[in-house]
Amino acid sequence: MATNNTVFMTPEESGRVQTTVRDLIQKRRDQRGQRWTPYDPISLIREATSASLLQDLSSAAFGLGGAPKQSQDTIIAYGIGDPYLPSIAKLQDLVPMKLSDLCMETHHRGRVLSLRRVSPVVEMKSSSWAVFQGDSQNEVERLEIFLHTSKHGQNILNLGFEFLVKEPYYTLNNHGQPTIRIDHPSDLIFSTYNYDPESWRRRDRSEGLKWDYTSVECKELGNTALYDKNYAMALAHYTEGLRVLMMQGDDSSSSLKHDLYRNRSHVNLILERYDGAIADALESLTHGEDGSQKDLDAKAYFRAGTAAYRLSNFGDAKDYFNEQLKLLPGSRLASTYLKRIEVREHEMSDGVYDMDKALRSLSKTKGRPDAADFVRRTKVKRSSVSGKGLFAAEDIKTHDIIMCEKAFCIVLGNENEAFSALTCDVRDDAAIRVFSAGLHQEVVQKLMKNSSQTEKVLDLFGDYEGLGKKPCERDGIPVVDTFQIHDIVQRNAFGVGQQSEDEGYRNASTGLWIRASYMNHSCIGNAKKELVGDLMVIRATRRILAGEEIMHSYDTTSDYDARMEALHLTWGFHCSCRLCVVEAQDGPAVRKKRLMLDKDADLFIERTKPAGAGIISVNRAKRLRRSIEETYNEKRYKNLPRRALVGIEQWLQTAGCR
Ligand SMILES: C[S@@+](CC[C@H](N)C(=O)[O-])C[C@H]1O[C@@H](n2cnc3c(N)ncnc32)[C@H](O)[C@@H]1O
Repeated sequence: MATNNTVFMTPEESGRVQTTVRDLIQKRRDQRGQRWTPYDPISLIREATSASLLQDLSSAAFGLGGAPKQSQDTIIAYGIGDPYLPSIAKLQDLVPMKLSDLCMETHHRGRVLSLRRVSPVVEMKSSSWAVFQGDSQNEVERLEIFLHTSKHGQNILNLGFEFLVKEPYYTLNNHGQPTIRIDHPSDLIFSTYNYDPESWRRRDRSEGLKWDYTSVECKELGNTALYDKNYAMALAHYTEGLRVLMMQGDDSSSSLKHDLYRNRSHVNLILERYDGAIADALESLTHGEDGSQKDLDAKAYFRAGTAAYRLSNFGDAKDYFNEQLKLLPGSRLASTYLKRIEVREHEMSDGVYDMDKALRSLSKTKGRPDAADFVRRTKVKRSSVSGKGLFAAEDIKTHDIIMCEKAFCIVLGNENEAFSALTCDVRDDAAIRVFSAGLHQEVVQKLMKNSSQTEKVLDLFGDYEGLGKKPCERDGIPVVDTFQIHDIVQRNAFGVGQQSEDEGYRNASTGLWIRASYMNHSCIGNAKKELVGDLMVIRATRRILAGEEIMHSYDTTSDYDARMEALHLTWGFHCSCRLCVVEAQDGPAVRKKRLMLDKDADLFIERTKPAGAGIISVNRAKRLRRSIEETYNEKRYKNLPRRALVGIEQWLQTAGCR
């Protein structure tokens, strides 16, 4: 992933991170197959309790996942390697196992572990852990969730009471302690929601929480939770109400059932679970003829319309709002949305945007202006450069908009979600990269909430195949391979430049744009991108003919060697565009000389104002220009940019010289 932020590490610092990661991996391999050994439950629970109290107080540089919420001087670091697949088994097909059956560094395929939390949750920036009890009070173990710790805006471990771990992975945590580790959110299922924050204190399984409410009570409890803004709980209660109703034999005309679906649709909308919001809203329709039924159905259509709009499914949204209008003629909300949809349709078909309005709206929309994508001038197909690429579907004039696209997902530096980590990828010679772990978290969250969005993300390029290109669901839960998404984010996301003053490499703004991700790199591309909030606008830098591949520069550094290194580290390829071929032919001595002259020119430009510059300065600038020019071979550089000349030529022009 390209960010504009670089972490400067001494070779010793990067060596230390690499050694720590490699040692840990070796230690895990050495212990593979070792049997589970029991702990003293009291001391393990005590450790979790004190860690949960102290979690905000301590800090550690390069904590390798152990550092708590990030402080100014630390950056989270973690190793990447040995990816493994999420469980795609159905719960009913898995054979129960006990903690005492666990073996170190093993994925227990075909097995399921039933656990109950018996300690508070230790919440850290990149992971959370707690102590869990197996079949008896004396059998306890750590369970750690890595990176994807949140669900419905809460910590997953806090949300649940009793958990099922599908095909558990038993390994060493980053401190070398044994732990059951969860990387893929769908591997952990909570069988009972936690409505009592202190429930973990109950040590006896027989004291477990019982959910024996009637469906009417579930609806009331859901409404109370909704009123209290406890959306996770409201969702759980409405879902339970529907389950109870189903158990009793579904009466499809029951108004209770319609109410439960309608209310759950509302919660889904708040939780940005738009697929669920639409499905529930449609399930809730009574199709009744009396006034109150019509009002309720209008409400349901409004929810479905809003959810479809937020997914940018403007056609569906239009249909739902029109249905709402039929039931509730004169509804201002529906009319407002329908007007907005008209504007969106215009943007989609003609690429005509009110950019000033979008710019003005940025603070109100938190950098996410209301806009549609304009992509019809492009198509995605196989590229001779690499994999797939983006191509012009028609002739495009210089400076014209090629396409506009809203971010699939963006995290901005001033948002809590923005957090970068140092990753050390053992699959790739322990390469150290700055990675937007926050964006990775957000993309996984979005896919867990809306599986309709999965296929287009899985279609993007990534080094690790994971579960393949088709979305997968088990036991009603979307299965998202977090390693696969990591690699997709790594190879497709872009840094978007500093968005606020307090932004640095630890909280850099980054985003993922699906369509724009198909653009391959060229140092002498034909397109450039600009951003209006999260709306990416791609313009032609020269005339592009129909059928031509659209390419932009992932890295604009003029220093050939630095650019090659960055392209290789961040994007994993060696550029062989015409400019790179010619620069390679220059040889290291010429490139070094040019680089030094380029730096001299930068220094000169920084220190000397062009306006009113005296003859001595002008002559010095001309000499610099000549020296740089001499490093370019006239014939080979025909029609190619001479980047080292750009700055000094601009200076001379401003100074009034040619
Ligand atoms: C954002 S994707 C571009 C679309 C990609 N080709 C695909 O098939 O989806 C970035 C990846 O494309 C490949 N790529 C892009 N530009 C390239 C180039 N000029 N030469 C070789 N590979 C390139 C690299 O593997 C890179 O990590």
